[in-house]
Amino acid sequence: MNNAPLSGLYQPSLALLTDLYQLTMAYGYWKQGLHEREAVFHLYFRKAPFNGGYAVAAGLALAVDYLETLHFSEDDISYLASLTGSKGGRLFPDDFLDYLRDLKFTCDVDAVAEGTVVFGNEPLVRVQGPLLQAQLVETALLTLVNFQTLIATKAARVRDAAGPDDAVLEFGLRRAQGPDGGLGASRAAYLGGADATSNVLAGQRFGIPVRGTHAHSWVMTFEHELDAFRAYADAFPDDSVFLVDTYDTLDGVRHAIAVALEMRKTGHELGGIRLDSGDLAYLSKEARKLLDAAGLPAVRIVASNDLEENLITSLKQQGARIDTWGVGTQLVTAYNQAALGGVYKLAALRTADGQGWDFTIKLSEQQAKTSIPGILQVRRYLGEASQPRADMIYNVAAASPLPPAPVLIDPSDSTRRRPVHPGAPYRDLLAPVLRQGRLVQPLPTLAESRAFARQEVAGLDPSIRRYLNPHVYPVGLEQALYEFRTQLMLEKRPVRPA
Ligand SMILES: Nc1ncnc2c1ncn2[C@@H]1O[C@H](COP(=O)(O)OP(=O)(O)OP(=O)(O)O)[C@@H](O)[C@H]1O
Ligand SMILES: O=P(O)(O)OC[C@H]1O[C@H](OP(=O)(O)OP(=O)(O)O)[C@H](O)[C@@H]1O
Ligand SMILES: O=C(O)c1cccnc1
Ligand SMILES: [Mg+2]
Repeated sequence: MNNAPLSGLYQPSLALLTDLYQLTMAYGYWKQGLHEREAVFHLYFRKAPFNGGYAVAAGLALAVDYLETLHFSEDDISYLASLTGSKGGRLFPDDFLDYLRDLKFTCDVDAVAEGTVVFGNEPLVRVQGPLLQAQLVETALLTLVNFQTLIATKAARVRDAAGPDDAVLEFGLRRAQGPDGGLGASRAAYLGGADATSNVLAGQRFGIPVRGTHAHSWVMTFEHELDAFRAYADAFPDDSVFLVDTYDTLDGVRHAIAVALEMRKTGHELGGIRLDSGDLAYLSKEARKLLDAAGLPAVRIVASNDLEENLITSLKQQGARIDTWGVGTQLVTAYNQAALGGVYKLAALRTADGQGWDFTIKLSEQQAKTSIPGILQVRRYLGEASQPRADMIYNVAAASPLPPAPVLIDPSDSTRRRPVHPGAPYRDLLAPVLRQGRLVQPLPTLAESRAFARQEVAGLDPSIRRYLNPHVYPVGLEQALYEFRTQLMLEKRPVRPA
């Protein structure tokens, strides 16, 4: 079930999961006979989320699922036929709807693998193919990749704070932005580094391990806390984690110990206790002492309650003895940054004679927001132990080949230049995913992408991983691309007398 579609949640086809303007443009291109013109779009964000130094790319498998199954059902076509404009006439004529009825996605897609560490301005997905199709998929690709990347990045930060040995459980569904937000967040949180989720539907859909403890209401249902723990142990003799803070936390720990020792007599071991309020550093240290003194060193201490990466870091610094972190609201809602600002921009169009390319640019008042023309690839130069050193964005369709020692230019400050050592090792991040709309090879499983993400984040210098004012990882435009972009900007910008 890995990477199974989100699409089945509401309806079989997601062709209408788009902004109306994609469809009005599609009709316009078709009417002008431009729909088959070959186009190239890139999906990228400009700034890493959470004021962080990096992001973890995610969502590709969901995007591929959407693209491979893209079709307009009869219901979709009837709905589009029912749409009218301001004068009451049909928005889309029948001959265009006949065209849509037969439409299949036949573009080429190159993308960065899920779990890859990425930075601002780097294309995560490149779509090349008929203009109408490549444009049509903008909104769905963005909603899938933006949210998945945002939550996978948050999860990677939480994982980094928890460290390699602690468990991170994602508990967010009740506070997520609706069912689809919850389901998507559980997937991305696992990809970014969570070990398991409490979300059972996500377990079924995506093959994520499901885990959990019990609620305060369980304890409140029984006359005494001891009875509640005994009853839970009776139901799950080998899978019990007791929530100990319903009344008095340290009394709760003592009750958990009493029941754990009873369990031991029948050949079972208590899995853990959970702390969900109060001073988690103090209480976890006291709980650890009590558990250890009772001969229960293997009983784990789970903590929850508005946790996120900074709080986890602080608790660790305070010497908290927590070994499992239950993280909900802050993770699945990306609480401190609601959205990743990924965009999808046209970068090249076939010339009318079909022989060459017209590279396109979107100007902006801020130079940093001006798009990058070309058919782009990202080359990651590696240092010792394959640690990423700098990334270069370059145009694979440039007039001249890359020089043996390229120069990287910071797109927002052209005085910052970095020559690359000739022969420096590198890897190119975008790899073929779809050719003519068909998968070139199976995608990694979700568990494989998760393992890759952990390896990627662990391979980054700590200065780039830190939360406060992280070091800026160098990303530059290859010199010829930088100069070409500047020339296009000059050509397109109107000259106004002072
Ligand atoms: N040692 C600590 N250092 C810093 N923050 C902590 C520490 N222990 C707990 N916190 C955080 O302080 C916040 C408030 O804790 P508090 O116990 O008041 O929670 P609460 O939500 O009011 O709990 P409840 O409503 O269940 O009693 C929570 O976000 C919690 O994660
Ligand atoms: O705090 P989060 O990171 O979102 O983790 C999930 C929270 O959900 C549960 O309780 P809930 O918040 O529903 O009730 P409570 O605050 O009274 O425990 C659980 O006990 C956690 O506190
Ligand atoms: O299993 C748990 O402990 C759990 C699940 C969801 C939210 N809070 C806690
Ligand atoms: Mg709570």
